[in-house]
Amino acid sequence: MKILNVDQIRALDQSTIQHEPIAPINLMERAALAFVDWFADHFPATMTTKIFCGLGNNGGDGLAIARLLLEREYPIEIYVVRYAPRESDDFMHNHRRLKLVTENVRYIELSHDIPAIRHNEIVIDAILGSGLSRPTEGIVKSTIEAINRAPATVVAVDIASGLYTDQPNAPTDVIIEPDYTITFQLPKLAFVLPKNGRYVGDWQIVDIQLHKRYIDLAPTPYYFTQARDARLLLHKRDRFSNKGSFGHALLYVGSYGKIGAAVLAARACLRSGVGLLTVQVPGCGYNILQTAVPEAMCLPDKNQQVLTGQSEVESSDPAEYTTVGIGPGIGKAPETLVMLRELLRTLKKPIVVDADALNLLSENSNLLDKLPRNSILTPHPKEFERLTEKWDNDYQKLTILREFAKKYKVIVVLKGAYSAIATPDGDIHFNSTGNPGLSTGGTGDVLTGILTALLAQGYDPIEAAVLGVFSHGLAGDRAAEQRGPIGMTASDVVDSLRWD
Ligand SMILES: NC(=O)C1=CN([C@@H]2O[C@H](COP(=O)(O)OP(=O)(O)OC[C@H]3O[C@@H](n4cnc5c(N)ncnc54)[C@H](O)[C@@H]3O)[C@@H](O)[C@H]2O)[C@H](O)CC1
Ligand SMILES: [K+]
Repeated sequence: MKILNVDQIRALDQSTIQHEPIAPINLMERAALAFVDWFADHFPATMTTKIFCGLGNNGGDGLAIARLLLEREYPIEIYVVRYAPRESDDFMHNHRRLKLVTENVRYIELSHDIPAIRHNEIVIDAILGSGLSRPTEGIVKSTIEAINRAPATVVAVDIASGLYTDQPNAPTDVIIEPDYTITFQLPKLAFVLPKNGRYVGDWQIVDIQLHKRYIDLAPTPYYFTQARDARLLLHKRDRFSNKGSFGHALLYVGSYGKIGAAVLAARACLRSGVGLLTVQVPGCGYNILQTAVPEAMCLPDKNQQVLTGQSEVESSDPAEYTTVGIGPGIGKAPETLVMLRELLRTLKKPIVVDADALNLLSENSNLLDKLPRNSILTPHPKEFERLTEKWDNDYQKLTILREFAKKYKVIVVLKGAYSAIATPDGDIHFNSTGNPGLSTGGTGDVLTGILTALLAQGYDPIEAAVLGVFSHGLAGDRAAEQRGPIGMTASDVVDSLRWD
């Protein structure tokens, strides 16, 4: 699913009005109805609901929502924040319609007009929407502050008032802190950026049938991966396939004290459909790995503690494998750096690079140029910062991320809530699955195993990254359902992987 910018959202509105065709006021009615349907599913008509409306179209939505909720017999109190002399046409239209059914519209011009809000009430925020063009001030700001101070449940219409849709807010900006945001048709870029968490709350998209062809043709670098997008990427298995059809992966993982990382990556790789798996671990990991993961072949490194790439058993030529995953638990020993350097010198196929392999790259940045094209790097924000530079805000981080992926022609999975996957063409795919339970040791090793398995099976590397990250998050969501987000472990994530 695409994420469009504010100008495109406005044009989409117009395109819908022209092509459907539909009168603007009816489109607003459709949006209000979609909101009210969601609202009525979540809150009983016994709860006092205060609606705060601005003077633009977001406020117009609010007035229409108020009328529709009155029809459903919700006890509604309607407040219009009168911060400017002019209202939008559709606001005025809805104001007239509302006046036909109630006299009870109050106006907030000064602070003392702001009502007290109690804890068992609901607030609907329809003050400002995607038309925000400057920081909130005056009575708008005071109203937002009062709503944020109140103990009530807050639901934002389309986007929290004061939050920019696709540009950074200043730290001093006053913005609604909603429990829920119900947004129209498309996700907004602001919703997937970590610093905005408290200005978004739980967010959901409601469909208002905006012009589909406009959306299909609109150029954008930003995508949001939902279940139906991920499902389209999944390869079907041929009845006559054999283990040779799904590749032979090689994992370079583990060091003394971190063989668990090797076990987790190997198990995840096997649970993600790889045909054959060989795992190279330091000598000390041989018995552990053979016992914990009998399905994998094991190449013990001649070094007992760290990986050097030299094996006790036979010399392994990484080029003979379909793909390679490297990093989980490997440490940063000089011998391991030599191994990584040699690997990058000889390998031309896309590989998966994680954890300490990334830290070795940041300490030896001349190696970045040597990464095979379309390799997948999986840093968390700290690792990515070490590879690049510090950023001032999430938008700048996205720019740095895109530039990095383009410059080195690699795919970067920046891990976190809504993991951002940057491609060499400059696109970013935000992931929709996952939960805070994934913030526990070993889940990154699991992701490396998954991605390595997908590359081994011949997935296009961008598709492997998008699908792998989605499935990893989904497994995390299943593990959280079973164990709860606090009790779940990386092993639970492996056990929760499913590919159907
Ligand atoms: N595109 C859609 O899918 C649909 C959107 N709808 C709703 O319309 C709003 C956007 O409406 P718009 O009138 O463009 O903007 P706002 O209501 O957000 O703002 C009104 C107006 O206020 C001025 N303004 C900007 N910043 C400030 C500020 N800080 N303080 C005071 N005033 C400010 C500026 O002039 C704005 O134009 C969208 O969010 C949806 O809720 C449709 O109803 C359905 C289709
Ligand atoms: K709003």
